[in-house]
Amino acid sequence: MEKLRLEPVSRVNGEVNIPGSKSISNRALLLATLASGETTLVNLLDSDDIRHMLASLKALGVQFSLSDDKTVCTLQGLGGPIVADKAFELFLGNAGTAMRPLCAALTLGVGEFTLTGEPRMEERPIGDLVDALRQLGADIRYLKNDGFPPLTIKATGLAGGVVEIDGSLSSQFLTALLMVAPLAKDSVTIAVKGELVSKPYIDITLDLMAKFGVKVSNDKYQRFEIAAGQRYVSPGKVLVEGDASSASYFLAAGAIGGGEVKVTGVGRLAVQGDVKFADALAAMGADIEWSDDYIIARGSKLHGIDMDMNHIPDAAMTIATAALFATGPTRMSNIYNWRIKETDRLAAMATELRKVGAIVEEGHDYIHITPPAAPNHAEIDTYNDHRMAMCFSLLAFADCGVTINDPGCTSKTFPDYFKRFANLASQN
Ligand SMILES: O=C(O)C1=C[C@@H](OP(=O)(O)O)[C@@H](O)[C@H](O)C1
Ligand SMILES: C=C(OP(=O)(O)O)C(=O)O
Repeated sequence: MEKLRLEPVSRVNGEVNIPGSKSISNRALLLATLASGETTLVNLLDSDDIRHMLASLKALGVQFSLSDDKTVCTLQGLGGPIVADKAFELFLGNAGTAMRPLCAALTLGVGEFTLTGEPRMEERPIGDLVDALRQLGADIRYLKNDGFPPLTIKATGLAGGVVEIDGSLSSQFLTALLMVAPLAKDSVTIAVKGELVSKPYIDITLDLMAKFGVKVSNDKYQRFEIAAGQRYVSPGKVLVEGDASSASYFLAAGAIGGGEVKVTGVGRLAVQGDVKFADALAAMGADIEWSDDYIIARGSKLHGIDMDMNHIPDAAMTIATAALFATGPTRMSNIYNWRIKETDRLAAMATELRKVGAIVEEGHDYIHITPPAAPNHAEIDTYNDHRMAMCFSLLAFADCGVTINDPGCTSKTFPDYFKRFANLASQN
């Protein structure tokens, strides 16, 4: 296994242009496929999660071309659902934003589709989405464990009507259902059961649906109405915002590293909820400057916070390692679904924070972190979780530095993360 030793960095100053958003890239690719007309996606993310979506669309016969650097994609929409005359097996890695939306989208047309993934994907739930799709008439069969991929879809289209969906484990189930609802045979009313988690991701979904010409009425994220007869129409060009979760590591670097870091490509106008990470950092005492399309974080003395982080589940991991540089404890709550992502992130985070000397209390849906007087050097295991690798890189700002095991796992969303980090660290 590869190991990357990050030597201590005392100060950073610099600018990072953040690659495209994973969440927007995969949604836009799918909606462009279902839409009529040609769509050009600009600033598309080039990472494993997007490659899985693109490879599946290609296998299904969707025509697109990519620029040499794979950040511009011109895609010919099908003007409706995917219709296949033979059976397909699609491998989706560990990409939740490919597995959940494709599972829903493939029920709309005709064909037989088997969706598989990495071993961890077989432990990530999809049952609440499948239950909802079955209410609309979908024929979906689990191949191994009930409620989890792999699964086979025998598609004949979706009826409309009222459908209930549980939103308490993942917002991606509701996202997937919303995106297919306009192409059902009748109007669809979605009633959300349970407390909807990761709510800001629904705003990304609704924003992209609107860009592709579909109207959804949203009654307090509890009930959504999607009228029949709507069609996705390409807006021509979609500019993908920089990834707000990826921005969190560099903003934290600015706040901890004593200098000033500007991240461009994402700012006040972003549709991604993870920009609110900058507010959490500000609550810790960081000096944050907002512009429409950039954010600057300047070093300052940080203190611990007590915050419900359900609205920023991905960027919240960066708060957990930033907490090592704060005075006093940090308490992060309402993050149960960390347990069902790339790894059990609550358990992994607690284990690795303890290695560097933090006192950690891990609960069912919370983590309390008391930082050590000075962290000690550790080899950080990353559990095949890109965010574990990226958020622990911040330990480079401690006198001990840090070793990251399997740094290549950042390829899920940010293949050249450590190159960018090293570039920034050299600008002081
Ligand atoms: O819809 C999306 O693009 C995402 C939603 C979130 O998942 P959950 O809704 O499962 O929390 C987030 O963690 C994931 O990285 C991307
Ligand atoms: C949870 C994540 O990914 P996924 O889209 O696979 O759910 C993530 O990127 O942190």
